[in-house]
Amino acid sequence: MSKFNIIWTKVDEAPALASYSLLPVVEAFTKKCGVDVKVRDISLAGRIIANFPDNLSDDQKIGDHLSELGKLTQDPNANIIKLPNISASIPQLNAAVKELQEKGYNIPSYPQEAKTEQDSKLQQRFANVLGSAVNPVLREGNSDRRAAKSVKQFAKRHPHKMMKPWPQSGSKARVAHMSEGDFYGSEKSVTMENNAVADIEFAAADGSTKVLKKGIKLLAGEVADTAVMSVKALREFYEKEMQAAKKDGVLLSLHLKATMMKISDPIIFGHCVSVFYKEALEKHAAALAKIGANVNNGLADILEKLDRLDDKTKAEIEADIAKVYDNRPRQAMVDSRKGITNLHVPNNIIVDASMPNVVRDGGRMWNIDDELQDTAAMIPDRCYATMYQQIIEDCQKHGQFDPATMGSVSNVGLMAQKAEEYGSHDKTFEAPSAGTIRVIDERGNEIMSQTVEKGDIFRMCQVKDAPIRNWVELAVNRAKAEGVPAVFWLDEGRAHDAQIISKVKEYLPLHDTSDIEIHIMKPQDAMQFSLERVRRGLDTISVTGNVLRDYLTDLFPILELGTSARMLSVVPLMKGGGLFETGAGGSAPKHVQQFLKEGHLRWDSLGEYCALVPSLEMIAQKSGNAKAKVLADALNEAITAYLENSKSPSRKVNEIDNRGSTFYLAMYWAKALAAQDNDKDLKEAFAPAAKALADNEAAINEELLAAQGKPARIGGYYLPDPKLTTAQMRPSKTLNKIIDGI
Ligand SMILES: NC(=O)C1=CN([C@@H]2O[C@H](COP(=O)(O)OP(=O)(O)OC[C@H]3O[C@@H](n4cnc5c(N)ncnc54)[C@H](OP(=O)(O)O)[C@@H]3O)[C@@H](O)[C@H]2O)C=CC1
Ligand SMILES: O=C(O)CCC(=O)C(=O)O
Ligand SMILES: [Mg+2]
Repeated sequence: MSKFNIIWTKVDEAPALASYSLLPVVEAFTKKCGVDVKVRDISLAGRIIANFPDNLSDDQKIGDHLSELGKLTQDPNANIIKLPNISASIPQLNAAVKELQEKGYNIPSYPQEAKTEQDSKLQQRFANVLGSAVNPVLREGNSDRRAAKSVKQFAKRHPHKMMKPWPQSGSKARVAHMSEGDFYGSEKSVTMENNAVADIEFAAADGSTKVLKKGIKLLAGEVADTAVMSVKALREFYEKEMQAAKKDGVLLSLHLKATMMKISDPIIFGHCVSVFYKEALEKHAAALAKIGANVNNGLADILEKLDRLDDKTKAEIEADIAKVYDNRPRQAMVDSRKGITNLHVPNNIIVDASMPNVVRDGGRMWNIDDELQDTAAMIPDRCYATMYQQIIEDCQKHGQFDPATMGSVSNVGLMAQKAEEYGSHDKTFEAPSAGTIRVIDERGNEIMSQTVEKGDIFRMCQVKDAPIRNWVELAVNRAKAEGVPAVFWLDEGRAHDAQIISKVKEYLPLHDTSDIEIHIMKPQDAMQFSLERVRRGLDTISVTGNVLRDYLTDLFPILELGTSARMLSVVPLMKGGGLFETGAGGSAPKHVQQFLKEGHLRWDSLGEYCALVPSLEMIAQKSGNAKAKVLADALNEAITAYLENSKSPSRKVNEIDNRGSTFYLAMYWAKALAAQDNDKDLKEAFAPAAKALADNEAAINEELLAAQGKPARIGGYYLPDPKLTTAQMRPSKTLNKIIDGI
């Protein structure tokens, strides 16, 4: 039986807090069917500690749980519940290291610049914890994300109220993208004929060469591509759009994925900061360089470091920055009350979650006066920007979507074996000077090359053949199971997609597709096709690469269900195990701020509840543990009751929050177990708890609500104190006694 444990991941921010109340419930229930829940730490703090054990005491050390789980994904019995973790930008990493240092952990600071060999080595070590460092390790399978039937039905019956109308006429919202010089325009792609071991080499215009990356293994049948973002074209694009937004009186916003695309996107972000604040930053370039201010970390980094200057220079720079706003368009605000703009830090506006809000809010974002205003949303690269423009145009024509009637767009996403990890990893570089960046095989033959100017961003990416085959098969299976059309969002005009299209055309005939409808369309057309069906209440499956997987699995859930937290997010591992991700969104830092301020946690753990169902089902199916199946069925019933009785957390203090929601889930789960007749032991085991939970409903609610309305002390942000956090997240003695007594 020990082989059939569930791994529960310890993460950060809101889902980590939520686990403090949910995990004791899960453990109490699963132990009755002989399943242990083991916790493995993949939090940002945990990963930093695991990577820098050198100067830590034994009680401070944490093992490298991420690598351990990476290995586990190769085990056919792997059963991992993966909660969303922080993919840290540099400001987040700095903050986490600072907190650990203050707590007595002797961990080095992240070197902002690699001035010495030692700095470079440290930076390399930190690369293991920076950005999207967890998901690619665990995602050894493709992705199947959809709303469970019960969740979608519930959303239609009780439509969320977050949708704001689109102005009937005169909406000036738009997506602004480049028309040349971007990754889309420069992409080259090949399907490898033979295995190869490649290097990425930079050849400078003066003839000197430098190896940027050695020993990239490429397998026959693998698709490899390279692309370049021209920094000159990018900066011209920003300048043009800033002027256009100013002229048109719209807000300016930038939407990137600096956390996941951890090398390319902070640079793309930094150019936007430097173009926007050009007048001030160029005037004071020397002083700013001296204090190490880095535009890639956002305006916040510059403002903070001004303290290192004398008062007079500081005041002068601040005044010049303030002057910039007279000539530039108004910026979209992240927090207008605190004056935090879209260009403050690179991790505040993450495109997958930020663009759906633009659509939800009628093409608008918040301005400095705390009002919604039409926005020009800059998404520089055309690979994905165009499909967002399509949905904006659709709304401008047909108005806002109606969650009560709209159809669903689920997703089958290609991501196994680090497929299409664009810009996020070890094959993205900023060109040191003008020249050529070449990918060459071990015999020196050129596979691909790109011409670059100084500062251009070069990226290479890979997709292995086996994941593509698996993805096509998964798409066919989903289309059969749902009986709705599946659309491959692939653009013949894009080099990479053209290679993938020929593979899709090769692999589709390996399956019986006679009874299903399959299309291949470029993203704009696929969007239009899907939206037209959505408006008629019809469902469609989007079959996409990794990036569109990420974008669409926030976009449609946020429109349909109000949040991507309500998604079922399954990763059937290629070796046979299961990775069950919870929701499709992130770790909601805003929720933690509210919790710390007023003791109310509005995180909805529905994603966690939903993920546990297939996890238990997998155990039942693999081990013949019939009790696990009874537990899964009862949990399904409990989720339906949870939704029908509106027990999701409220957004407002002194109303039900995450802790109350988890109490109700436990009560409904116990009730369903007590009511079933398939397993007598479970019936008897849960009957007393079901009764006690129901009898004490009022008392428990009272105790849980009494914990709200005041600041919550948990002793840290990245590494909260377990005792303090437990006290905050389990404040009902009555509830604890019943759960611990099961
Ligand atoms: N899979 C992963 O591991 C992922 C991790 N991340 C990480 O998350 C952090 C924040 O990213 P960000 O893009 O701001 O996205 P978040 O998804 O954390 O937040 C966006 C908004 O989505 C809503 N939301 C998301 N999940 C829930 C939930 N369970 N219950 C209720 N509402 C929810 C909230 O909206 P509202 O406030 O309006 O209620 C929230 O403010 C980053 O550090 C990022 O790296 C991001 C994406 C995926
Ligand atoms: O890995 C990440 O940083 C984010 C992943 C994500 O947003 C997703 O998978 O939906
Ligand atoms: Mg996402």
